Amino acid sequence: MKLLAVDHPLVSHKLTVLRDQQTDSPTFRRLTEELVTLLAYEATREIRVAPRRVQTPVAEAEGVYLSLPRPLVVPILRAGLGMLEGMTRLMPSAEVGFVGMVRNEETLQPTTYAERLPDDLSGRQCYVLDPMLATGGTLAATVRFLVARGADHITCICLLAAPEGLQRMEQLLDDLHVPCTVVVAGVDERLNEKGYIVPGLGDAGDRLYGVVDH
Ligand SMILES: O=P(O)(O)OC[C@H]1O[C@H](OP(=O)(O)OP(=O)(O)O)[C@H](O)[C@@H]1O
Ligand SMILES: O=c1cc[nH]c(=O)[nH]1
Ligand SMILES: [Mg+2]
Repeated sequence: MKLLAVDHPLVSHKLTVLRDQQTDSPTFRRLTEELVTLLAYEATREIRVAPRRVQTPVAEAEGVYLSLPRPLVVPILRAGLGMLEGMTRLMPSAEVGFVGMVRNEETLQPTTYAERLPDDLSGRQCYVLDPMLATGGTLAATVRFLVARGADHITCICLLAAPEGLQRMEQLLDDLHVPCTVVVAGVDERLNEKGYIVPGLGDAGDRLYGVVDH
């Protein structure tokens, strides 16, 4: 697994506003989208393209188009949904599949409650969206899910990761024979005793969409 922490002053600025507990939900949503677009620029560096000639008003030009099959973007519900628009704005031709997962706040184990993905992902590049990589259980389970269906190139885009979660992802995905990159805006200090990222930004889903009873 490769880790890419995007080091850019605009990313750092937006992330700082996002962390601020005074930032309201509408602003949080907008900033999340903006951050994802910035991260997506780096995260799509290895997207597959094929040569294409076009006619400009002046002459023929050699260029490239995104290759087929189209890339698949997979937001992990709920919080990952807040990242979808920022991603598809940059890559409007991508298809979108959905995975719904929730972490049990006592055991910290994820369970899957929804899944809407193509059965066959052979030869597909997948971009998984989830703002928080805490213990890494949710993201690792999703990556395994996609690889089991044939995806052959996985990029995860997260806003924040904990060092413990990155290490666990490495262990859980050790036997994976598919390239997997995690792109983040920041790696924080640690997890607290409740499995929250410190300093983090709190519960991303709640800050995007409101508090639910856990
Ligand atoms: O790395 P982990 O320890 O598995 O935790 C991270 C997961 O927790 C959050 O989702 P949550 O379970 O709160 O669901 P939500 O998006 O519906 O709020 C977050 O969006 C990740 O999916
Ligand atoms: O810090 C954390 C950890 C898990 N999920 C979140 O939304 N935030
Ligand atoms: Mg949540």
